[in-house]
Amino acid sequence: MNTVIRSQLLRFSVGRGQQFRFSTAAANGNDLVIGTVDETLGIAMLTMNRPPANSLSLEMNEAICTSLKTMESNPKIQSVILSSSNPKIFSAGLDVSELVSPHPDRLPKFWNSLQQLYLDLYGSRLAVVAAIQGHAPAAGCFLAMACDYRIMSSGDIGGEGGGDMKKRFVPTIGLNETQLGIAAPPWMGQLLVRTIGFRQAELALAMGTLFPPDRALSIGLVDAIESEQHGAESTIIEGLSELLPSISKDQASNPLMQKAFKQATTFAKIPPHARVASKLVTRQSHIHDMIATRDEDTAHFCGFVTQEAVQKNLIAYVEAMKSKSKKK
Ligand SMILES: CC/C=C\C/C=C\CCC/C=C/CC(=O)SCCNC(=O)CCNC(=O)[C@H](O)C(C)(C)COP(=O)(O)OP(=O)(O)OC[C@H]1O[C@@H](n2cnc3c(N)ncnc32)[C@H](O)[C@@H]1OP(=O)(O)O
Repeated sequence: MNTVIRSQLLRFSVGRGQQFRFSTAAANGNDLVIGTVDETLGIAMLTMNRPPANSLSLEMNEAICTSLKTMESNPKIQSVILSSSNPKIFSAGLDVSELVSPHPDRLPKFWNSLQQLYLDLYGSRLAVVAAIQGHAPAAGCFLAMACDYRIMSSGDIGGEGGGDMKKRFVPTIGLNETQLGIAAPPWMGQLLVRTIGFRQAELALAMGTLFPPDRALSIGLVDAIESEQHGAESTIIEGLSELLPSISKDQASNPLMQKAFKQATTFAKIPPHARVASKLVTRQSHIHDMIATRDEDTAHFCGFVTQEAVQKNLIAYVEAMKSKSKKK
């Protein structure tokens, strides 16, 4: 028998056997993230589900943190796959509507929720595997970098247009803020430095480079790339289908999801205390630095974003984004 426990933020549905599912609901009742947990395997899946682009609003940041904390509080869980319900967008980064003409009370709360997301994800006791099926610009790239392992789609998914004129879908990843007339916050830029090294990061930040999968792999921004050509049904691996939320069931034969699942399984088998201790060796001092400079960082962000010139740039950027989307 299924039991459903409801609270203001979390909805848990206790399903068959050892598997638990939960959704975190937004104010409008939609599930911003969907979580599934398999205690036998020690693996969870956190699927971002904020159409159209999984952009990070205040509520979305909080929903990811709440889900992650819930998974962490289960001692049987050792690893989690971070994925998207949108096959072409992992996350489009910050919800730009949070930045344009912001409410003075909401803006610092929004930034605090992003800082908290960094602290919770980067410092999680769980090993987090990012399954990057689609684009991951700006804070979408940050999300991936805060994980422990990144697998990106090679982009040969279906295509658009049909026939010989088939257009390849090529996802990209990177901190492209300078292209938008803003700068990545220092802690986000430093995360890029730690991921791909000083010189590559210095160049990528200055140029606002968005890397296609093969380039992302060659500079170490992602750890693996994988085709998304769905395999035959016989290649379905046990356990993955049950872990996928109902909206993503068709992903069970997707090699990228399978690779993420295998990596999460590998992480889950490593002695947890040793794995967590070694994660702290490389990450703890950066987490402490962020905590120490958090208020200063918030003040800097709010001051920067509310500048007239920055607002002008952002308004023009959002208008261009909307008219591009209308033309489709
Ligand atoms: C010294 C300075 C110190 C400190 C400064 C401090 C702080 C400054 C802040 C710095 C931090 C910035 C981090 C960020 O993340 S900024 C946001 C950056 N993100 C983007 O620019 C991405 C924009 N989106 C895209 O490029 C494309 O949408 C994408 C490649 C992701 C997908 O392309 P596709 O063609 O598939 O879809 P679209 O038609 O473009 O979009 C579909 C719908 O989604 C909406 N959308 C897309 N991105 C966003 C977003 N980031 N926020 C809100 N909404 C978004 C888009 O408008 C379409 O919506 P509809 O029109 O269909 O409703």
